[in-house]
Amino acid sequence: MFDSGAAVAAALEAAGADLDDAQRQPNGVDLTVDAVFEPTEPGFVGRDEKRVAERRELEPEEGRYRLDRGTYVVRYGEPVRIPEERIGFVLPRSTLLRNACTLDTAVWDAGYEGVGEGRLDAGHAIEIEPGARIAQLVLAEADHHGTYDGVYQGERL
Ligand SMILES: O=c1ccn([C@H]2C[C@H](O)[C@@H](COP(=O)(O)OP(=O)(O)OP(=O)(O)O)O2)c(=O)[nH]1
Repeated sequence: MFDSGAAVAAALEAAGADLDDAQRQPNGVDLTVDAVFEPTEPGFVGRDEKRVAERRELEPEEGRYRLDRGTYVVRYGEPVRIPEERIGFVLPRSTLLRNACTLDTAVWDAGYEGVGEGRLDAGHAIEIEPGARIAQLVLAEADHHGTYDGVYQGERL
């Protein structure tokens, strides 16, 4: 069972998100883009350790990120808190797909709180305004064992 958009909005507002009406969707809440990055070196995923690669933040040109075809990291504009007994999924806004672009996202764990990031895959050049809605967060009821307690807990709050 998935929560209503109003319930997702309440969870985000409890985490401090300042939502406008356009972000409130029937089944979830749209997330905006706050920053776009390009990794500048290899990252590391090991058996016990991991490291996020250094990256360069892209500057908007005349009010738009002008992205060539390629892969980028985006930081969302809203703080997110995943309530207990829930799991979060972030899906790309369909307009991205209709423009041959997408977001790749992972599981948002129960108990996670922070401003998250995702992978923006531009299959074709695209222009995106800072603050534009690019994704939608939905919350589903879920059993879980413990809550998120990893290194990203509380990130950028
Ligand atoms: O696309 C996503 C998916 C999740 N998250 C947030 C919420 C999630 O709870 C947290 C950690 O995600 P995950 O557990 O997939 O990351 P990990 O690389 O396995 O980190 P850890 O070892 O801390 O679990 O990052 C994002 O920012 N972006």
